[in-house]
Amino acid sequence: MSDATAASPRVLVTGGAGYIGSHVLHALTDAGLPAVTIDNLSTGRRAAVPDTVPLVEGDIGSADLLERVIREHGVDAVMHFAGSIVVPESVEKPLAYYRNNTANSLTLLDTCRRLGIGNLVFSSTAAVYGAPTRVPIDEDTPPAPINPYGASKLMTEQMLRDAGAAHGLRSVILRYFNVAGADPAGRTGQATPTATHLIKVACQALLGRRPALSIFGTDYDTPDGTCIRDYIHVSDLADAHVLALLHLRRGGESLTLNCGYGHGASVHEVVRTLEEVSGEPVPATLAPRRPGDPPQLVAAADRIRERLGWVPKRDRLDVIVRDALAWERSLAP
Ligand SMILES: NC(=O)c1ccc[n+]([C@@H]2O[C@H](COP(=O)([O-])OP(=O)(O)OC[C@H]3O[C@@H](n4cnc5c(N)ncnc54)[C@H](O)[C@@H]3O)[C@@H](O)[C@H]2O)c1
Ligand SMILES: O=c1ccn([C@@H]2O[C@H](COP(=O)(O)OP(=O)(O)O[C@H]3O[C@H](CO)[C@H](O)[C@H](O)[C@H]3O)[C@@H](O)[C@H]2O)c(=O)[nH]1
Repeated sequence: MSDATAASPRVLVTGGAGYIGSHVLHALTDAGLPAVTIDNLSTGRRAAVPDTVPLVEGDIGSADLLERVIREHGVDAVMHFAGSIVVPESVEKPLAYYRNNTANSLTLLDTCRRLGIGNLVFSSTAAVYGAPTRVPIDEDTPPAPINPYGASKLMTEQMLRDAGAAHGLRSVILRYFNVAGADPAGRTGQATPTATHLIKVACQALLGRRPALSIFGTDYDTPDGTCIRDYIHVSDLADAHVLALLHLRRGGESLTLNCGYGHGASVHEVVRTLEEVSGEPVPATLAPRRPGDPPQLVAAADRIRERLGWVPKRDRLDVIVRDALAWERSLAP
């Protein structure tokens, strides 16, 4: 018997074995919403996928695979996480990023159009805003990406808007700010050992799994000289995805929404918070600025609360770093 005969439609989650996708699979499962995932395991891990969710190992660049999974599993909606995410790598290999993030998204959208799938939640990024001069950044700020990663995601946003107008494909585009932390129940977390994100790297340094954290730039025009970011707990972000899916299934209109808390923390504040939470020092060295880092990225975060009724539960830096550290400790060194 195929899953298509099951009572409730399934959501296809691309990239569900990755960091954010796996948290969303757990949130969907917790909410009793059936899902299936396609992942090529290029950076994802099989163990991150909940046991109850079928994992189809394969590449979303294959229209045949997408069509087979959508038909066999009775899919009515898609959440699209699969992609390449490392900004400096996107500068070195731009065409690989346009292929995996833009061309493969085109294949996915076209498959949705052909099969009449009308609901899509898309993982976009604050990187579409580039280096804005004013914070907080609202969704009407003209996008101006400064690297191929941001540009590759913005192109998918544009395809979604055009496909929405022409083919009735409704979408919720979620522009994530700085995603961090881990599932409070310890079921999944950021598991890529070479990840470059601040909180992950700081936890690794604290546990002796990296020699030290480099603090990139202490001469920015910010109160303590280090960059400011809007860190959002990955489980709050996962909840926003569930709400976005329910919005689309109710027939709600297409939306573009920032995902952040609306306030920022500096690199020094993050390090200090981790030291307070752990009671241990973070080995850190002061380093030059990392090219391409805007001094401040903070979301204007009202729209997502108004439009989806999202109420974050973990809007505290100490909770974010506590959960990130607990996850890091659980990983084999
Ligand atoms: N992590 C962040 O801070 C952040 C911020 C903004 C936006 N995003 C977006 O969120 C999404 C998920 O990011 P993440 O941090 O979970 O990254 P991740 O690398 O952990 O997850 C990506 C997943 O997609 C899979 N994948 C990649 N290309 C694929 C393909 N062609 N076919 C099938 N599977 C493929 C990988 O194996 C992995 O499991 C990405 O689209 C990313 O651009 C992430
Ligand atoms: O080892 C490190 C890593 C980071 N930082 C600093 O910490 C801040 C945050 O850096 P991250 O690498 O954690 O995150 P970014 O702000 O560079 O970018 C992330 O958030 C963006 C949106 O805000 C995009 O979504 C992007 O994909 C995602 O990687 C930056 O000031 C960075 O210079 C350090 O000092 N040392």
